Amino acid sequence: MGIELLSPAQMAEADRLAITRGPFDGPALMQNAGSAVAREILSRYPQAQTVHVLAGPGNNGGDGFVAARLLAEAGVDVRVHCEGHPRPGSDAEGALAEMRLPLLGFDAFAPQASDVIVDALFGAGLVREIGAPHAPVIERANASGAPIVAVDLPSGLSGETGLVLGIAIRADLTVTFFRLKPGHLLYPGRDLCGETILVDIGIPADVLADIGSRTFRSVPELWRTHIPWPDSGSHKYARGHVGVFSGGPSATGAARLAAISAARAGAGAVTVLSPRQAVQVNAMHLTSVMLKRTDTPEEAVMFAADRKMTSALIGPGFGVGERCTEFVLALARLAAGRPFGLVLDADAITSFENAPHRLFEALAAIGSETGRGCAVLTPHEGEFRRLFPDLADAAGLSKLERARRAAERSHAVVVLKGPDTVIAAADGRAAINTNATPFLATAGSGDVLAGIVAGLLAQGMPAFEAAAAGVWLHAEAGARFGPGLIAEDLPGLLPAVLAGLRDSQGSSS
Ligand SMILES: NC(=O)C1=CN([C@@H]2O[C@H](COP(=O)(O)OP(=O)(O)OC[C@H]3O[C@@H](n4cnc5c(N)ncnc54)[C@H](O)[C@@H]3O)[C@@H](O)[C@H]2O)[C@@H](O)CC1
Ligand SMILES: Nc1ncnc2c1ncn2[C@@H]1O[C@H](COP(=O)(O)OP(=O)(O)O)[C@@H](O)[C@H]1O
Ligand SMILES: [K+]
Repeated sequence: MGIELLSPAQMAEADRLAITRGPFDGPALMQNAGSAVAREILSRYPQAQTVHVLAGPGNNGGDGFVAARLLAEAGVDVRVHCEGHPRPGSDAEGALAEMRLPLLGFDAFAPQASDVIVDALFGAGLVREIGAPHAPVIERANASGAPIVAVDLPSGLSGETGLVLGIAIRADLTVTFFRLKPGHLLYPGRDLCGETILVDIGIPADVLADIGSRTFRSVPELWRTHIPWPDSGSHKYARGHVGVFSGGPSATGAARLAAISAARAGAGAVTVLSPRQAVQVNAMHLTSVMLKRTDTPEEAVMFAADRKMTSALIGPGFGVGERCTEFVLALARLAAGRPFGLVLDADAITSFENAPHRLFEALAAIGSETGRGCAVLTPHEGEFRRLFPDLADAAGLSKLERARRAAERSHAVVVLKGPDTVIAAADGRAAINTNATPFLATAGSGDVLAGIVAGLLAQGMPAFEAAAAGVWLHAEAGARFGPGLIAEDLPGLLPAVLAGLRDSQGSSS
């Protein structure tokens, strides 16, 4: 299954290019799409009394007409509900002409819980809020208790944003074609789709080269080849040295959680840089992770240079304020002159709430040329709002687009966290992560994630790939553990997840 995600407009372009190039013309693609829907219904709901097909005015409705015809040919009792006629000359009109079943109005739509509903009202062509006569039909479908199979997208869901335009079908199964759209993966869209299956309807993959999508599902295929594995020539500093900044005596746990996570992610050496008052408490809890008293940004920069530090994480438990901004700006200057990965999380983000441009200017100076450093920001929604209030409040802007614009503005890779974490780079690439579990919503979980990313950056992994891989590894570890997960469990789960990745090197997902 391809990893590129296409916006509805890009999907329309894929259809157009496919039709131009062949081997399938529009009606043949529609036949393939509708027959995939009929096939799924026959195999999943063999007992269904009646299948109700809700058909809209565009080609999504056309897929519905094809499915209706094939189901009727297979002996199913099919009722097609439609208002208005498809556009003259459209593929949908051709599909309707071939169907030869009576057309019922929406008023006659009265499904029983034992029936099946095919939602072919709107797909990629949805452009505005759903109103009459479709909204009441959607309401009735959702309330019926009957399983709903959505064609391409649950009607009312924006394939671009994952947001609902007025009201949307809540599907049990969504059958979509060629490539997923962001709306299948971003919430609430992902919930509305139910199970999503992707079907090959004969659109050749080479149309992708013309479309040039820069949005991906974050699966190992996207970043696996960049994962750093040690070889016989490796020594501990060749595997990277991570510095993790600790907070004061009552806020040291976050740094230690991150530090051990960086080590588990493969960094050869990890040091906790601690203010004087917290050295004792850190010392009592560290073993393989080293400890260095660090009270000023100058000391931090000197230590980083002396001890060949290749990445740093600051923010978790550090404390909000001017002291934090000074450390961050000093580290950004360091990263501007050498290969050095800087991860900013939690308090390092919040500290710039009143002057985000100071941060963005410092990160811009890092640049993105080879041999120079890079920066990764890992905000949750609340932290994101502090740096990018206008993007956070922009109505109708998808999580994908918010992260992408934030990356461009901040000159950093932005990891916008949540159940559908988006990883975006300043060059326009973006990926949506899909393997998370709600059990990750536990204190300290974000510290672990930031530590993993710092650990991968320290080993020279490029920032976008390191961030995407870090998010996936973190989620995979959480999903394997499940109920009862606390943040302390996560670092210890990484070895098995990493081993699985290494063993599956060369396979496709
Ligand atoms: N040949 C092709 O282009 C193929 C298209 N396919 C299907 O075609 C679909 C896309 O077809 P279309 O581009 O015709 O789009 P849709 O069928 O999703 O809807 C477009 C129609 O709905 C109207 N509309 C949009 N939003 C509305 C709203 N809120 N209220 C009322 N009317 C609204 C538009 O004016 C237009 O008439 C895909 O989702 C897929 O199901 C597949 O059959 C594969 C091949
Ligand atoms: N409902 C959820 N489903 C999946 N992952 C989640 C969910 N809620 C939070 N997470 C993940 O858990 C982590 C929490 O990070 P964060 O909010 O910084 O917490 P903390 O500061 O307590 O460590 C992030 O990686 C986030 O993506
Ligand atoms: K639909």
